[in-house]
Amino acid sequence: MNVLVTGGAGYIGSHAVQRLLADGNTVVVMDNLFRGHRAAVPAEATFVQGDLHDYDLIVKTLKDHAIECVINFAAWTYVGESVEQPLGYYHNNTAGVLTLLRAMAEAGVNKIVHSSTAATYGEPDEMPITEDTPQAPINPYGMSKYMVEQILRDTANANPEFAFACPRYFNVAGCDPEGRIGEDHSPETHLIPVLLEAATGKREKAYIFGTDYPTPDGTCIRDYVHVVDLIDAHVLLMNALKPGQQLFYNLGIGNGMSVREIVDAVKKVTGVDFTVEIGDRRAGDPPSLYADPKKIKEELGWEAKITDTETMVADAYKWFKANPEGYGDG
Ligand SMILES: NC(=O)c1ccc[n+]([C@@H]2O[C@H](COP(=O)([O-])OP(=O)(O)OC[C@H]3O[C@@H](n4cnc5c(N)ncnc54)[C@H](O)[C@@H]3O)[C@@H](O)[C@H]2O)c1
Ligand SMILES: O=c1ccn([C@@H]2O[C@H](COP(=O)(O)OP(=O)(O)O[C@H]3O[C@H](CO)[C@@H](O)[C@H](O)[C@H]3O)[C@@H](O)[C@H]2O)c(=O)[nH]1
Repeated sequence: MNVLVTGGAGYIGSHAVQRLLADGNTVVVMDNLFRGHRAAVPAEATFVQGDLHDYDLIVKTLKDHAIECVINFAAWTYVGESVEQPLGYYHNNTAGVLTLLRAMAEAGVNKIVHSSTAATYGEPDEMPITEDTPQAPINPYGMSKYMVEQILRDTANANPEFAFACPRYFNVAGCDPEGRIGEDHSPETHLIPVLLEAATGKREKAYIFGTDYPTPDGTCIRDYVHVVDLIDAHVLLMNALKPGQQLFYNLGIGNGMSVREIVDAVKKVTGVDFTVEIGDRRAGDPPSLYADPKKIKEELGWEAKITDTETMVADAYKWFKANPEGYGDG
């Protein structure tokens, strides 16, 4: 298939590009490099430096490359930052995708797999989270993605040829087990890479954001899913999508780990007893989020193969150790 991967120079997108190429697809990457890296995109993919807001460039790219499916990873992705910069988040993650969808309509491209998130569920009353759990985001990041889900539904309702899948990711972790690409964000805010930065001396210490949550050890619980498994699900979704379909699936392992448990896993894998201090709660963080991933298993046969946190941490650590300066471009 001819696939446009928006946000393909980022952490998850670059893993998708690698896999799509390995499967024999023709891949075009569009990324504005706000938080992505040119070096994360393999030479076999066509790279277009461009923005979700650039309607003309997207229409041209879709037409020039006879694109059949778009996989959209492009977004701003930090919960805490979204609380401080709500307008930026709605502009990029909601208005930007609206422009992408308008460009797809103009070019006659009717298939999209769009990254959604567990953050669309807000603070659910019950765990685990199923796809029917009511969505009530509690931060602008989650709301910016929830709004796109509604826009996609309306688009599909108006056009029987249009089809979309919205995988709702829980917390994505790990990286290519062969160490070819990794996770390099500036600033880095995700728990596992932050802890790895502390373990490798890139930061003096790490903080646990809140120990007074209503959870067994008082720290937040999340469902960490390996990026390689996550991308497997995208390939399945892209290949399964039929005109008119509107697919929503949770992508997680179905098990929650607390911040303290992740700290212990990182200390064990690295063998470094780095300093961890207790900090205040971070605005916008729900206490507990973990998936019921049954629906996608029953309907498409996907389930996470890697469920061991230490394996996820070890894969992330491998790239970190080999690339102390990340991609070296920022
Ligand atoms: N990392 C996670 O745990 C997680 C969990 C749930 C959902 N997601 C979603 O997965 C997707 C990928 O996340 P990631 O962790 O790889 O983030 P990332 O920041 O590494 O990648 C996002 C990429 O999109 C690009 N980008 C951002 N805005 C753009 C724009 N307007 N035009 C063109 N390119 C733009 C960035 O430069 C970056 O390369 C995002 O949509 C995110 O919301 C991530
Ligand atoms: O230095 C740190 C960083 C994080 N945390 C905590 O660790 C947990 C995980 O945080 P983080 O890794 O930043 O991920 P989330 O905020 O849970 O968000 C991720 O997971 C969401 C889905 O659950 C996605 O939508 C987001 O894009 C992605 O960033 C949270 O409880 C944080 O409070 C700390 O205690 N210290």
